[in-house]
Order: sequence, then C-alpha cells, then structure tokens
Amino acid sequence: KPDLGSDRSALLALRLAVGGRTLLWNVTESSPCSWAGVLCEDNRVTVLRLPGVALSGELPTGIFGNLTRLRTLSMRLNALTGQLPSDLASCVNLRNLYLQGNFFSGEIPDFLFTLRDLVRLNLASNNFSGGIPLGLNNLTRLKTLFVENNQLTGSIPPTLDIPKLEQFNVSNNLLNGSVPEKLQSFKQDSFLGNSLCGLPFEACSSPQNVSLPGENNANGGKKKLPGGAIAGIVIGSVLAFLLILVILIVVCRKKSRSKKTSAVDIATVKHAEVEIPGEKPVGEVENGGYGNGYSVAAAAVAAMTGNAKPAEANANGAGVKKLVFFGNAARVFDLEDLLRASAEVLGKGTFGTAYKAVLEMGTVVAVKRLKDVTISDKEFKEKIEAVGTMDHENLVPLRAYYYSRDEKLLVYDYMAMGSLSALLHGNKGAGRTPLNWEIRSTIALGAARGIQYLHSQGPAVSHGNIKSSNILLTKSYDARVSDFGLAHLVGPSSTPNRVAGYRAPEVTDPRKVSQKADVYSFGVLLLELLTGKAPTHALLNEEGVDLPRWVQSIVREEWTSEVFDLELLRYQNVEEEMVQLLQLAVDCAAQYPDKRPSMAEVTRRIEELRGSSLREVQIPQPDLINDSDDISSR
Ligand SMILES: Nc1ncnc2c1ncn2[C@@H]1O[C@H](COP(=O)(O)OP(=O)(O)OP(=O)(O)O)[C@@H](O)[C@H]1O
Repeated sequence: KPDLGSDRSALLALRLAVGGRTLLWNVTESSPCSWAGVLCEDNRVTVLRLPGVALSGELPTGIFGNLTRLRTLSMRLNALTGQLPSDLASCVNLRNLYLQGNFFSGEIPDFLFTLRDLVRLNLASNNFSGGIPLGLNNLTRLKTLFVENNQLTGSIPPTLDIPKLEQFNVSNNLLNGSVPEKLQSFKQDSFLGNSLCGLPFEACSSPQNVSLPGENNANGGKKKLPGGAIAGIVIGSVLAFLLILVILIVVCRKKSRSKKTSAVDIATVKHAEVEIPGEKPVGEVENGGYGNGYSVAAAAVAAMTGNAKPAEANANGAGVKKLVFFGNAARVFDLEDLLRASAEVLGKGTFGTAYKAVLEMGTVVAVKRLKDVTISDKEFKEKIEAVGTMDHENLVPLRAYYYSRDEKLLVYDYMAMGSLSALLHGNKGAGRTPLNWEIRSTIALGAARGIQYLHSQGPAVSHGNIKSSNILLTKSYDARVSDFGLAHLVGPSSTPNRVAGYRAPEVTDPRKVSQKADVYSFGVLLLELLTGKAPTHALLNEEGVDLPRWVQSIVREEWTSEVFDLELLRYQNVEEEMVQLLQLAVDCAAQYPDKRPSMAEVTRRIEELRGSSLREVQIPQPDLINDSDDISSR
C-alpha cells in the first residue's frame, strides 16, 4: 500500500534516473518532505516542483505509480527526453502538470486524459509529435492547455470542446485545417506558426475540397484536389516565397551597406563596438515564431537588431544596443554575419543555453544566452571585460558579448570536438575510438594549464565551475577550458547543478569559489578521466558516496587497478603513470583546502609524470572519430 515510504523510494528512483539538483537531496533523512522541491500533506508527497534543475534523461515507468497523491508536478525547463511514463496515469489527483521546456517526444499520450482533475497542462516547447487528441475533451476541469512549440501535425479535431478552457496555445506546430468552432474565441497568438484557417484567421477557402491529414476521412466523402491544382498551388507558393526572399535580401543588403562603414572604422580600435538600434523583448524572442529550431542567431539577433522601432526602444529606456568585440574578432565577423547565421542548440547549461551558429563565410561560433544575470550593468560589463582579456591557448576565447536589459549573449569560438564529458560518456558504441592514456593525459595537462593561467591572474581569480562539460576539445585533442568567469555573473537561482559531484565540500555559495575549490573540482575531473565514471554517476551508484571517496576507499582497502577505466587498462605499460596521476587526483580532492596542491604544482606534476612516457602512441585522426552525437548528446 502506498505510503510516505513508497513516495520516498519513488523519489530516490527518480533521482537515480534523472539526476540534476536532486543529487543534492539529503537522502540520509528518512522523510523526503524536506528535500528541495518536495512538499507533503497528510504524510504523503503532494507537490513535486523541480523546475530548471538540470534533470536529464528519460523518466522511467515505476516511479509515478507510487506517487499517487501528487497534485502538482513541475519539471519544466530541464533536459528530459523520451516519452512520458505511462504510470503517470496513477497520479489521479494531479491538477497541475508542467513539463514545458524539455525534450519529450512521442505522441501526447492518451493516459493523460484519464487524469480528470487536471486544471493546468503545459507540454509546450518539447518534441511532441502526432495529432492533437480528441481525448482532451475528457478533461472537463482543464483551464490551461499549452502545447506550443512542438511538432504536432494534422488538424485540430473539429469537435474539440474543453468547457472550462481559459488559456490555450498551439502555436508553432505543424497544424493545418480550420480552427474548431469552440476555439475561435482565442486570439491569433494562440495559433500562429501553423497553417490554420477560419476564425480568428481568414475564412478557409472551400474547405470541403481540402483533404486534411489527421482528419477523419471515414466517410470517404472528401474529394482530393486534382493534380493540376496542386501543381499550381505549389508553384504559386514557391514563387511567392522566392519573391519574399528577394525582397528580404535587398532590404538586408541596404541595411548592411549603411552599417558596414561604422563596423569597419571601429574594427581598428581594440574594442570594436557595433551599434544596434533598439531591441526586442526577450519574451518575444523566446516564443515568437522561432519554433523548435531556435535559430539562436535568429533569437539572439532579433534581440539585437532593429526589430523594435527605435522610438519604442527609447521609450523603454533601452536606448542604443551594442555588440562588443574583444581583440581582433571584429575583423573575422560582424553583427551582420551573425544575423544571417543558421543555428542549432548545443545544450542547456547552468547559466543559459548554448547554440552553435554557422556564419555565412563558414566561421562557426558558439553563442551563449545567459539567464538570471542579476548584477548591475556596470558590474556585468566590468566582469565580462575581464573575462574578455583572458588569453591563453588552453582557454576558449570569448570573442564578443552583447548586453541589454533583457538579453545577455556571449560569443565564443566553436570547439568542433565537443566536450570532454561527451567524449568520455557520449558514444560508447562500436566505432568509437578508445581514449588512450596519451589523449587523456594530454587533455589533463591542457586543462591544468588553462586553469593555472586563470589562477595566475590574481589570488581572487578562480573558475568556479570546473567540470568535464566545460573542458572543450580542438581537433587535435587540445583541451580548452570554457565558462570561466561566469559563476560570478549569475544570480543564486542558477547555482550550478551538474556541478554537484565536482564541488568542494567547503563551498556553500557557488558564486564564492576559491582557487582551492577549483583544485578540488579539477581533482574530480582527473578521477573522471581515469575511471571513465561521471562524478554524478558515482554518487548515484552508491548513495552518498562521491567519486573521490569511492576511489579513496578502493585505494585504501587494497590496491587494485579496479578504479581505472577498462579502456585505459589496455595500455599496461603506462600503469605506473596512471597511478601517479591517480595519486595527484586524490591529493587535489583532499577534504581540507589547505591540503590541496596549487594549480601550478598540479601542472608541474602532470608534466613530470607524462615526461617519462612521451612515447610514440598514436593520436587517432579526428575524421576517424564518430563525433556525430558529441556535443549535442546531452
Ligand atoms: N564554445 C563551444 N564550442 C562547442 N561546444 C560548446 C561550446 N560551449 C559550450 N558547448 C557545449 O554546449 C553544451 C552546453 O554548454 P553550457 O556551457 O551552456 O552548459 P554546461 O557546460 O553543460 O553547463 P554550465 O552552464 O554549468 O557550464 C555543452 O555540451 C557544451 O559542451
């Protein structure tokens, strides 16, 4: 019989499956009711709110079947994938289900329509496909239905009728056909980005003749359009599209000509500033018309360009906006190029979302949209300028930034080989090049040098977020440290989550990280390189035991090679060096900050232990490596 104990087990299973900040739950407590995001009533879990806490992976079945008293479930803005688990149907008391902003896929499942108490259902900004189900009619208490920004197809069922519906949005899907009568009172905004007709849009042209996919054709009474008519429509549409394209190009050219001069002039000074008139509010950027494809550049750039009328911008007090370049970056690309770039999402991180943007002339950049920047304009600019002046071969260079009240963008060099995290844990299938000792120790050394450089800028300068997804790789496996300086820019609400396994025990406020805390995180990173285990996984495998403690326990009990990644054990002749690196890792991850070595010492020790073995181990050619799911694998 379900009780608080089974609720607790379910939450532990959830933690095991999707990680994120649930890893910070104090699982030694026998009651889950004080865990972050969990609320209880009558000794049962009734509310589970885990918005934006870096949950990732699939929700397995077998969890929600136990959380039978749940009334509110929020897992919005995470990186959850796969289909919704069918035992969600057991949560018969569920009133609020917020799952927007994940990567859920598959059809909107029928079992949702057995949850008769649902009042708010938000599945927006996922990858749901298939049609809009008529089963929604069963949800007689539903007031909010948000499914925008998915890949829903077909027509909206003509008989869709949800009596209490107050908020409704299906925009940016692949819907067609006419808007059902009962939904015609909603504004156009609720439907934009589809091919719908009828109120609130223009009347459908001869609807009887159009055969709509997804519509019930059982009576077979609907005629197909004759081939000639279809050809006519297609050719007409193509011509119209081309015409619009030509107009757009002409307009862009004009704009670019008028701006080029200033960009070029200023490019000769150290910090080139390109002026952009006005901005678009970020809300509009997120919801307005970019659909799932999120063209960053589109989003970013819409925010940067004069989409809003200058007068409006001034009325907002926003004034003229600037994209600020560091060093000689302005000579490589300018705002106009970024404008035209095509973009894809690389992943959501602690500080925002990262995008890959391919500029027209082939230059590729990574654009990071920061969220939760709470510090003042002045402070932000000072700090980011400091980041921009960092210059070392083992750092990912920050090329430019954009700052406005609503939007903060950072433009970095794009690292084609993705992150160390993806390399270690991403593709384990056949065709993967084993990561040998040479590669791993090269990465360790490069990363150590990058961090040492940061630390050499002054005793107060630290990275604050060292972890394997922030160690990016060039084609020749040179490590580049990224994300430095960002931990000090963002507000407390975006405290690093995935950082959990890397964070030094003394760190309570993630924005106040010392160099010694960086050393601890780096030690964990070394352990990850050596064991092939992600720190968070280690946490999950043995409850409450983190990677350093796990390694220490094995090393203490009886020395074995068990800790090492199997791939590394193929190279027996380097075991001695591996053991030395392991010892260094354990030293770095010492409990007490004073016991940890400095980064300078760390670098020196890696150089030394590698020096003895710089033999002719082959580094595989990048093109032999299957990196198809590298950086986007998360
Ligand atoms: N310059 C870049 N080139 C290539 N990939 C990048 C670049 N910057 C980030 N990425 C990749 O994009 C994804 C998201 O990065 P992001 O830095 O936003 O999050 P994260 O590193 O996972 O977490 P955090 O925000 O805490 O650092 C990661 O997989 C990262 O490896």
